[in-house]
Amino acid sequence: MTLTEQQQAVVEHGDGHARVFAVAGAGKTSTMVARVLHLMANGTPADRILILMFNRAAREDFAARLRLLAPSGSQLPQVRTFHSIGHRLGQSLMRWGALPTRRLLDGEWQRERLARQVLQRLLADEPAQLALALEEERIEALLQFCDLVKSECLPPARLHDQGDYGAETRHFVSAFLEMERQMHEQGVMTYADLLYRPLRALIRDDAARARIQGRLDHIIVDEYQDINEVQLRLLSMLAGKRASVMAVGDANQCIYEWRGARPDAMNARFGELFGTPTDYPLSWTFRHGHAVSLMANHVIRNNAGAADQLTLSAPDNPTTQVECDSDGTRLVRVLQEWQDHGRDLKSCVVLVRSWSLSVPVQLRLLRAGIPFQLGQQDRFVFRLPLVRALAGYLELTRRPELLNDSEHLLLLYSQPSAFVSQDRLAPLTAELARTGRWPEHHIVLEGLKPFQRRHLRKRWALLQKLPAMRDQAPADVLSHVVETLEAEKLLRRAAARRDKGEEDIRLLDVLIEQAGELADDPEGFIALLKDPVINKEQGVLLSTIHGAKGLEWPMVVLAGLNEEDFPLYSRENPLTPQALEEERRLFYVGITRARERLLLLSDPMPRRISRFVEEAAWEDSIKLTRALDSGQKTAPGVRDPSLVNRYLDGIGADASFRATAGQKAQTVLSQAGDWRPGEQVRHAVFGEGRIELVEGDRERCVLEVMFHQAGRRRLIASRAPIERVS
Ligand SMILES: Nc1ncnc2c1ncn2[C@@H]1O[C@H](COP(=O)(O)OP(=O)(O)OP(=O)(O)O)[C@@H](O)[C@H]1O
Repeated sequence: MTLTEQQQAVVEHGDGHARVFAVAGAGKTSTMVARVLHLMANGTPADRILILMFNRAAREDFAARLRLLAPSGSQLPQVRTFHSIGHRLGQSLMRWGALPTRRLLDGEWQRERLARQVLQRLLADEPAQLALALEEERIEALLQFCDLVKSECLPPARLHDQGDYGAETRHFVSAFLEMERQMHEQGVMTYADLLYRPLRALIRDDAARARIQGRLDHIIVDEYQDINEVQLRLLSMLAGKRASVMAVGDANQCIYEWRGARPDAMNARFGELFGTPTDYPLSWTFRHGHAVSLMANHVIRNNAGAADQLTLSAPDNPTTQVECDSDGTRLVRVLQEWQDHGRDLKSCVVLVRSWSLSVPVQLRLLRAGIPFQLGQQDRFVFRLPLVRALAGYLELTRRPELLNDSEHLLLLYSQPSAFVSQDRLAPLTAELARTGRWPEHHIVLEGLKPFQRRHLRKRWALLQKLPAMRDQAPADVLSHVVETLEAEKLLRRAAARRDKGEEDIRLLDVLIEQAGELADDPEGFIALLKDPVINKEQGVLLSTIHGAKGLEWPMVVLAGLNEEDFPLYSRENPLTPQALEEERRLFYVGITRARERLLLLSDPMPRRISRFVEEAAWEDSIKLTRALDSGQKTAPGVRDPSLVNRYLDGIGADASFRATAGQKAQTVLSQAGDWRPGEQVRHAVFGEGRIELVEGDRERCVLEVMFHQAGRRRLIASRAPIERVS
């Protein structure tokens, strides 16, 4: 493999700090390995070079490639993750007496137990608050908060004020402080301390700092855009005045703001820590065809903070076929076609913005018998307590005898949260199951606040009514449950972070929607919700976009591309400009995972398609790619000729092949009304076809068109680039 000029420039960088802006699929690893070999060949001793990778898998891959290419028998530099370097530093500092010795709590359950003990004490006088605080998800959120205090290097009260924390999390700050005190007394620490403690020791101890600085000449840091404040500060400590730092990353792929990463790390923050660097672009991607590069360039340009760098597809890349559809059945057909062509389902991934959006995908694949596996098994939505409880409510409409089953009642009382602990609920549900009557006096009820008693009683009345709803559609039953229990309010209140509450509410919506689709088979729907599906190793992978970081697949389906789902927001939780930019970076990461095929999937009207689909100018991107690939002499008209022409310049296209301004969207909009079945139309991408069906009113008109080449498609008339053929 010959390195490109851009890659070679990075390899040959001299001394001094540098930033390498590498687009997705730019061959970062190959370039960094070549850089290390170059440094060694030019006399830098291996032990004066440090390479910091984002996670263990990346570290192992890098080390293996270095071993393969380095002259045999040569000493190799350290390749580490931030945590492993922090661990080593901590050990040295403890040996030198600069840090008191502490033992690592390596089991998550140990931290959870500590958190529970602290909460029991802190909230002893507030039982309702304590019951909520002890819920599993709450504890998880508290532990995340504790980690974030350390990764952001912020005082806990400040972090709590700035963060998007729910109303019932006021105890987080005092819980953090108390847990710190306990850990100090017990001589233990957490993973976050592996970086945080050495950093604090080095800040306060000049002698220790002098001992670690000056040992390195070069530090190369991969995925720099996703490192957080504690990592940045530790890096600056390690570099001291001597080492040159090379930051390799892509600010457009910064998707871990919730873990403390900032897209600014590669921009102004770099200058603050290290001064003015030399900058290198790695703009050629070796992953996908022009259509995806053009879409990525179009969409990310809408971020005010985006770097002015274009992604360019290298000449030998596969052509990537892109399509956009709002018919969910397309997913099944595309996967079947893929297999019909002898391709493996394991080479496909379905990516979603958040797990609730995978519900319709999972149901659809289950019904079509297409095997799938989940990126993170524990987020298997059908195992979530909320989903199991909803299945339980439906089941009660068909099996009244469940009113005598205390376990079942406990499940229905625990979700959505009634803000009463399981320990307290259990005796109550046992009594209800035994007597079938609401007890006017019960020991459990006596310890509760009036609003809690009212709520529990209301829920009992609902449960008793459910068997009479047997003949109603599952979607209506679920809507009734949600309304009676004011489930949205409960979920919002129970969530430790506001976005988590919104995600649960989204999950409710999606399930009710799906129940509507399966209205003719209520038993089947309940069975689907209840039956845990086994992960199929040979199946298509379902993952969140976060889980797809750094990876690629021959076929990528991005599902759930609708406003409010992606970007994720709601009336109660509107988008901030900063959140919108992070959502857009997620979309950018999602589409740039594809090599050969990319399907963008949204829900049909009345849901609105995600703004990102429009921003990505997918029709223009496909049109232009077709024209390039078929060797056309003139380029088609496009919405943004200046961006497209910069791209054409970048890839060295023939100077006569330049785009001009195409039909404005308004022109298309003006034709939106009065479509009639039987009319012949021409679509900019799909070619000619005949309208078969016209649905909706003038503003929301959806057309079903049978195209001669592209087959049947559903189009939103006001958005589709179509014209009548006279
Ligand atoms: N100069 C080049 N010419 C041709 N192919 C290249 C070149 N540089 C890298 N590649 C190819 O690009 C692909 C990705 O490269 P590599 O594994 O080095 O990057 P990565 O770090 O995994 O990817 P990314 O840049 O997305 O993080 C590999 O298949 C590699 O062979």
